[in-house]
Amino acid sequence: MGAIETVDLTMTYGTLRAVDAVSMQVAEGEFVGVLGPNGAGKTTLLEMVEGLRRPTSGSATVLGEPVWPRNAALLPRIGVQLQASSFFERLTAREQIRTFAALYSRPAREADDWLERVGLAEKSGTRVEDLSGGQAQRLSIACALVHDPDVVFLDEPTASLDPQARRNLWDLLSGLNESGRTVVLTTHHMDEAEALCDRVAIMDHGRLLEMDSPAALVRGLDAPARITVAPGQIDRSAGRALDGVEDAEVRVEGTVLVTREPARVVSRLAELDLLDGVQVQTGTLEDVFLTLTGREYRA
Ligand SMILES: Nc1ncnc2c1ncn2[C@@H]1O[C@H](COP(=O)(O)OP(=O)(O)OP(=O)(O)O)[C@@H](O)[C@H]1O
Repeated sequence: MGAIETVDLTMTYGTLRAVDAVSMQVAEGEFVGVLGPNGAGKTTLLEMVEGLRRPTSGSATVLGEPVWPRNAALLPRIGVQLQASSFFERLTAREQIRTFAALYSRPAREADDWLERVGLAEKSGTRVEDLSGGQAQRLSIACALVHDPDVVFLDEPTASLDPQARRNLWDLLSGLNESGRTVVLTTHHMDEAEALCDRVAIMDHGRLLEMDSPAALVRGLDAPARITVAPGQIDRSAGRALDGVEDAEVRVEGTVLVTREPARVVSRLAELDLLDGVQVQTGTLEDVFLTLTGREYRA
């Protein structure tokens, strides 16, 4: 049984197709990222899959159960990151998460462990409205996880986190996934999707354009690699004359050689004793987005 399946899932607002006939399958234990620019439809898609919004048409199942009409049997099995604005007012961080734990008959000790895991132990006595944006975000994630759900949905979980907290959350989510949980997150950040996800769903204007592993998406591009040789080592014409090089350009960071045969060019550079400081850059998910949409990706 799959963790998630959607068939032609659609949400329209007037003439706007916010989510346009999205069909996808997510296997149990997968880590999936939904990636796309502002307004692509990521949140709306997730909210329909979570059973929070009624689709205009199409259907979704989670763990084999239809999500709409709202399915109470699913609630203990899924974790949904709250918007910080939906906290219980005037509670401290500890009271907040203990309340969530109690709703699912989980002991207070587990709630306190979760505060520790998201780095909020020392803020446990602070009222939720006095937490910083990043702290509130981490608390909302802990509240989504405290009942140990099988499928976890997170909407831009790292949006207001500093780099260290972002890394910590990556580790936490990877750990959850390694222990068998299915994780679905939305993100604007290509690097985040590349680092964490088994597969990435690329959305734009409500449509699901592609869904595959980051490596397969990049491989499918047929984009050339860029090999940068340290400055002053080789000029443009000598670079262009190398076997396998399609183009060369001198930049501040060095001479950039464009090639579809990076292995051949690197071995030629080795023969010329020019390997010191060489950097090889293959395609990225940004190139995939550009190829799919004809537009540069702007997070
Ligand atoms: N309740 C609503 N009424 C009308 N339009 C809406 C509503 N909710 C969302 N939209 C529109 O649907 C589109 C998709 O919005 P959505 O929030 O799903 O995008 P997103 O990819 O999550 O964007 P972001 O990255 O900015 O969060 C947007 O054009 C948005 O303005």
